[in-house]
Amino acid sequence: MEVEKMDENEWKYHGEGNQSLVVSHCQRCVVLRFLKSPPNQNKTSEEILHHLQNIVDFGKHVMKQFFGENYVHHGEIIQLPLDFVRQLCLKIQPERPESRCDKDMDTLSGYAMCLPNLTRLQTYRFVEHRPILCIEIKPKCGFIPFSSHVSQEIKHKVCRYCMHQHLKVANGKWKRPSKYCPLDLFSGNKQRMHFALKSLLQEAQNNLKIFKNGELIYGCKDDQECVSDWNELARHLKPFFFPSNGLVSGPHCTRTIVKELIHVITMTLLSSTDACRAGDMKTVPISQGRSYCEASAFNKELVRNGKHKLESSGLPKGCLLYKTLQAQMLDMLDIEGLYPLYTRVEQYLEEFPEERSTLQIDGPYNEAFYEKLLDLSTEDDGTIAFALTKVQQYRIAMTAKDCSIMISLSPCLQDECSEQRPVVLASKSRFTFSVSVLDLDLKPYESIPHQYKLDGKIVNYYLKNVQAKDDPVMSSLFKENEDCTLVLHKV
Ligand SMILES: O=P(O)(O)O[C@@H]1[C@@H](OP(=O)(O)O)[C@H](OP(=O)(O)O)[C@H](O)[C@H](OP(=O)(O)O)[C@H]1OP(=O)(O)O
Ligand SMILES: Nc1ncnc2c1ncn2[C@@H]1O[C@H](COP(=O)(O)OP(=O)(O)OP(=O)(O)O)[C@@H](O)[C@H]1O
Repeated sequence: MEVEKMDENEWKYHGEGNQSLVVSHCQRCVVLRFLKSPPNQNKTSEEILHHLQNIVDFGKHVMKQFFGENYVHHGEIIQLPLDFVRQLCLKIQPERPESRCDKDMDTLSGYAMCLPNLTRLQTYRFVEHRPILCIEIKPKCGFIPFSSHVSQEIKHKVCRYCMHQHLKVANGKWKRPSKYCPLDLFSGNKQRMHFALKSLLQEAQNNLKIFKNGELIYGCKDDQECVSDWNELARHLKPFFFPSNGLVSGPHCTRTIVKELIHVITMTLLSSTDACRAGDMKTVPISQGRSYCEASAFNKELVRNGKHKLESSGLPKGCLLYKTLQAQMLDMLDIEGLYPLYTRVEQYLEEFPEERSTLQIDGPYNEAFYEKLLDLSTEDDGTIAFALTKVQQYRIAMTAKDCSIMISLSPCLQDECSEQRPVVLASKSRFTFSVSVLDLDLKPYESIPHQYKLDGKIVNYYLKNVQAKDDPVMSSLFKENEDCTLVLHKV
């Protein structure tokens, strides 16, 4: 990219999360990703550069090993003219959702990440100009903690996402709870995956977005403003799934198209399009812990129908969901088992602050950092080394619990298929596709106390307001202790 010739008019607002803001090029398949920070908490240019370097290194040397070369796009750092960045910031400001404006895009350093635009990226290494559909899913944590450190039985039965939904609705983050349960999506069972994806389509929250030719056509722009009209979605999708015949419009047509979409997403999620170095590294047998969540609407429906056995077909080992789950399962001790180890590291650092860099708490995220993550022992020998390994593995797990999966689909004809390109079939069309993972920024060491507190809040809210209502004994117990708001974790 010729940075001297950067023109803000060639770029447009694309999206943002809590940590970064993304703009896309109007013609080319690239995006720029800028860091964000709260107003008046600007970092120096050196700090921004260091942060971005860490993100790139972490993607390149660590996450590629876990997920595989083709799934991860680590991008590169680019230095931009400050004038361009300032103009760009002014230009995109009106497009930004209000709920994200508590943080400002970094306009002082001039540094950003340059990445392929995954919503427009054609199947790997092919540059083409044909319509493209892209589905972004933030699947969240796909397993129930199996750690013996868990102090509340409910955490062994109901997954964090389903419990957290109640707190989010109570806090006003979302208007309605979602029926999506990550354990259904990660089950590998097509029926359960279908239910999970349908639930995402019903209540997308920040877990689902659909783009057509790089433009958001479905999902939440803002926490308040959600596009969730299935008829409108079907209108967009019809040329992709029924290219030649005129399926009559109406509710039946809409349902058929949504079903086709769900089928295609399921097949791409179960496909294996890459191998990776950590491929054989079994963090934890997937069979450990419960494979379903008691709060899942799918599970409840089965129980209502007198069926008590929930199928979990298991995920194919090479697929991105499997790899994501394996990385998530590096959280072997649960935050309750991890927190005392974090405290041990903290105490050590208080005594020996100069050791912080040797311990690679803030990077560099290189080969040596990756190698240290491979020790999966859970036997605590009381050392700093053990505590640190578990803390770093937990950070990786948290990152994998918050990443997003991008599936891009471009229609192809039967005679266009080649062995290099994976293909997924729908009833009346076929697509070449690629699957990628994004937002793989390592969660900061400093966020661990927050995680610990949040875990307590989520569980406590659920016990007090949801489970207690289903259980009269619990309900009266809470009524007697209305001010009891803390879940005590054993340390
Ligand atoms: O803690 P969670 O599970 O609510 O996840 C946070 C996300 O909320 P979600 O539940 O997905 O709506 C949250 O997403 P939103 O900003 O709410 O869209 C962030 O991804 C946050 O990451 P970070 O701390 O800013 O790096 C996420 O925080 P981390 O816990 O991953 O640090
Ligand atoms: N390479 C990319 N190609 C296309 N779109 C992208 C790309 N990277 C990010 N995006 C879009 O920008 C949005 C925000 O990016 P990202 O998830 O990295 O932000 P974040 O602030 O790190 O998120 P979080 O809130 O989870 O911390 C994504 O949800 C996605 O829609």
